[in-house]
Amino acid sequence: MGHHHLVDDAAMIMLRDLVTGYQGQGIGVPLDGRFDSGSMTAIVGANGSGKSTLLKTLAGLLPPVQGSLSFGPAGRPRIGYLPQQVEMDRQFPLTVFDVVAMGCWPASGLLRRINRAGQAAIWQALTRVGLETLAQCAISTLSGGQFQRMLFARLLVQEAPLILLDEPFSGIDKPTCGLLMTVIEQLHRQGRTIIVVLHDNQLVAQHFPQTLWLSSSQPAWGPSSRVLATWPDFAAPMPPLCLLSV
Ligand SMILES: Nc1ncnc2c1ncn2[C@@H]1O[C@H](COP(=O)(O)OP(=O)(O)OP(=O)(O)O)[C@@H](O)[C@H]1O
Repeated sequence: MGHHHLVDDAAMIMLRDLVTGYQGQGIGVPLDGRFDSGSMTAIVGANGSGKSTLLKTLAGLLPPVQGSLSFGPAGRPRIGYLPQQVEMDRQFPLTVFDVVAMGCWPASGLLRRINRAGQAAIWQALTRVGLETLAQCAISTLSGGQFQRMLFARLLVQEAPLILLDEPFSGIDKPTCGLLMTVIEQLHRQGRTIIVVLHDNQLVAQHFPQTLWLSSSQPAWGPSSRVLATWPDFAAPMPPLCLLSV
């Protein structure tokens, strides 16, 4: 009993027989396993293997088609979720500061003024990602890399215990990719649980202790070194996406 209790306390998310999908139509085989509290996991797999769909299900945006996911004793935490860039509206009339300030909403409420500590957190996050001079710019004027840095600044302000990122580096130049990776590692050191959909196997091997490989036949989930080694194609060096997109 006591042992089981300890095990459950360490789990942030438990998946039991989970099948994700749309309109009752499942993708892939059922998933069983857990994301531990404070763990950092890469989700990899072929196009269409259901990586984004799993992330949306973890975020609570889609119901499971089969099975369940459950959260640890504290229940569903606040979640910082970044969808793929293509799914975001960049024409909305907001400034960079406004978007980063949205990270304060859980604390400040929509209509209340952001207090001094909130203001300081926003400026600190903008500086962390090198956007402090663009704070008053309209978001429609940002490059793809600047836009992504802004969203990472919002994640820093948000202080969510669970962070879900869907291909955060696709189409992003190499220096920005490096900067954003250091922000992810900072969030991990702060004890947050990090789950990132990625295509770049070198980034996974270098930075992610855990890997979940989605496949239509047999998913693999565990320490990255073990999961990557069981997939010969994946272990072979490939140019990282970050390098290709410079
Ligand atoms: N809104 C939707 N409605 C119905 N089916 C969808 C929807 N979005 C995705 N799908 C389907 O679900 C399957 C998995 O898609 P998903 O985007 O999760 O895969 P992925 O592993 O993230 O792929 P990629 O690497 O190309 O981003 C695909 O067959 C896709 O066509």
